[in-house]
Amino acid sequence: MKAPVRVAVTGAAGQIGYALLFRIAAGDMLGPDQPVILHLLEITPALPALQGVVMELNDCAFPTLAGVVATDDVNVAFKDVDYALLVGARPRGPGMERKDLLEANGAIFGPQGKALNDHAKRDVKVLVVGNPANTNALIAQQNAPDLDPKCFTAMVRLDHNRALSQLAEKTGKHTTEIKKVTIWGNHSSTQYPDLHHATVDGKPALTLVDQAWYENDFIPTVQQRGAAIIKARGASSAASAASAAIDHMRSWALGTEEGNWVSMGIPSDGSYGIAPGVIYGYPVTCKDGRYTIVQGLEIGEFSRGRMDATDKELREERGGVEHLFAKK
Ligand SMILES: NC(=O)c1ccc[n+]([C@@H]2O[C@H](COP(=O)([O-])OP(=O)(O)OC[C@H]3O[C@@H](n4cnc5c(N)ncnc54)[C@H](O)[C@@H]3O)[C@@H](O)[C@H]2O)c1
Ligand SMILES: O=C(O)C[C@H](O)C(=O)O
Repeated sequence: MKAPVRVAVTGAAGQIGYALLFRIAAGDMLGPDQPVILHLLEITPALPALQGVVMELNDCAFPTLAGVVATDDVNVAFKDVDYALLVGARPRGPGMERKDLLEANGAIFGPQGKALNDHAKRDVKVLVVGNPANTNALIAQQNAPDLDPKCFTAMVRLDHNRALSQLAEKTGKHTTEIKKVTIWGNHSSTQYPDLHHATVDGKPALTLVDQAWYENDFIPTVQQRGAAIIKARGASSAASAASAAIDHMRSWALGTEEGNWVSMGIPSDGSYGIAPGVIYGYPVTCKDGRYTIVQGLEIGEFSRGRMDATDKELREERGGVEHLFAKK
């Protein structure tokens, strides 16, 4: 067994929290040889419910759970953490877009960014799940001037996994036979799920499906999947969101497989003509705890328009929250 690492999860008594904590504690995120100390943050009224979750965590007697800190103090929650999963935020209801949450949720991420800045490990890996995830990640990052901006990422892995699942169903193959799918841009209905570089069982995906299905069925289904789940369940996705969060962190920490990539919302460095600074979904490979944007992909006209549209939405969201950034 390695020395324990500290993993913070905010919104720990919420529905994603309940699907997430037990899997992190069981070693699904960082491996069966990596003990974790969980740091669980909640708002004060949710502390009794959180205590119940802590009792259940302890009752699992996980070999990889080395301790639990449960608190409503953000400075305690982020003290010395190696990983931070920022989940705590209000979910949208039927008929809402995720950016409608910016007002309510944006205020959470400034103080959390500052607390990470003041207390977390200098190489902390931060994943923002709370919506609108990309712009909340930007707010947190802009309140953490002493941390590397690349520490802050947002989750588009759920969209990536949804794309794998749709394409697997259509082609009659397993998701494990699908490589090089990309989610470009925002975790919103403007995201662009791109199959131009994807392969299924070694064959180019777009030679196996027709263009009309790709354009009129696949893309809107992936873009609208969150809303479809809210309609069906009466609550937003939780177990699949938790699973994607685990996938995102595991890829980042332990690396991506040879010959494949994953999608992560990361600070744009201007690659592929995207506005520098926005937290944009890119295809990335990961090694030694670092992510690298896949370069040199050919971008046709079809993709260009869609990549620019989601970039524009992110720039507009940024314009609306700049007052929440720390003064330089
Ligand atoms: N990025 C994605 O792919 C994705 C997927 C699913 C859900 N989400 C988002 O994740 C967020 C959480 O969803 P959920 O279903 O778990 O919601 P939930 O309402 O069940 O749980 C949220 C929890 O966060 C807590 N919380 C609120 N403010 C907090 C704060 N300042 N600090 C700590 N905790 C706080 C609440 O008390 C609650 O327990 C929502 O914004 C939802 O839209 C994102
Ligand atoms: O769609 C939502 O509001 C929840 C989440 O972002 C999702 O994609 O399932």
